[in-house]
Amino acid sequence: MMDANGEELAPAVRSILSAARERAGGDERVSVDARSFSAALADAEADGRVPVIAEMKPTSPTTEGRRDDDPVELAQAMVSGGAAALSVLTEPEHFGGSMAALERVRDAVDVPVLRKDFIVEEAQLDLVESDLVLLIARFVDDLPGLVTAAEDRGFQPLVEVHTRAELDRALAADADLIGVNNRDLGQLEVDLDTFESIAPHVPEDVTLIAESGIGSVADVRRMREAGADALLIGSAIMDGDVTDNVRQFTTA
Ligand SMILES: O=C(O)c1ccccc1NCC(=O)[C@H](O)[C@H](O)COP(=O)(O)O
Repeated sequence: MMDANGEELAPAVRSILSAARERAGGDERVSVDARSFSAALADAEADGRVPVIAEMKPTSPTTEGRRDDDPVELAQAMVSGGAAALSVLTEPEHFGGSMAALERVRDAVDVPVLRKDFIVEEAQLDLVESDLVLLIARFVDDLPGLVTAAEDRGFQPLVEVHTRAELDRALAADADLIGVNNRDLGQLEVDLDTFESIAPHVPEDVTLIAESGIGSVADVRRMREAGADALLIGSAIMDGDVTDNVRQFTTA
């Protein structure tokens, strides 16, 4: 199976994408009164916290084992550690996520919540409300159409890229929130050089997020020095005490 660029994918990602292409959409169009992500980043900066989007990822194709903590307890622990926003996996088969977990988390905290999933069709936006929604450039054919569809529903779309060509597609789609994923979904290899090589080409007025592979205070500083306005961190937060883990990154 190929992605939107006609490139080969790792077997786990092929399986994720084929499940995503089969997933039904929602019956009714959602309309979201979203919490402002830019305000959450400004609040974090004003408090001297590094803006971190803490990701609730029960499992993944590159994680050993699974964490089945109560999502609300996890969310509260992440916010206690200073997370500016949360990311909740809603993909069920490969990441152990659910729409119900996202709904419960969003009801329980005040910070913006990102829906982390593999959305390939407009109707899949209508499955659950969130403040931000991830759109992965590599998997979406009509990126401008899906960005507009998300914005029309009130979501703040975060467009994820991994290459310069995908960045150009995100900019052509007028994305103003862009995440550079250090994980190559073709091979599942992580390399923080990815962010460093793409960040200089991102216009100043775009909010830029470094995603994946951030596992230490040194990594946080490295991504911030390379221009990250915020960091999306999952595995390193889910491994051990969540509040302590988030705090070490937000105070880096
Ligand atoms: O995390 C995975 O194993 C994975 C495998 C296949 C496709 C996507 C995958 N992750 C999605 C993500 O973008 C990450 O969950 C997110 O950026 C956080 O990454 P990390 O801090 O490295 O857990």
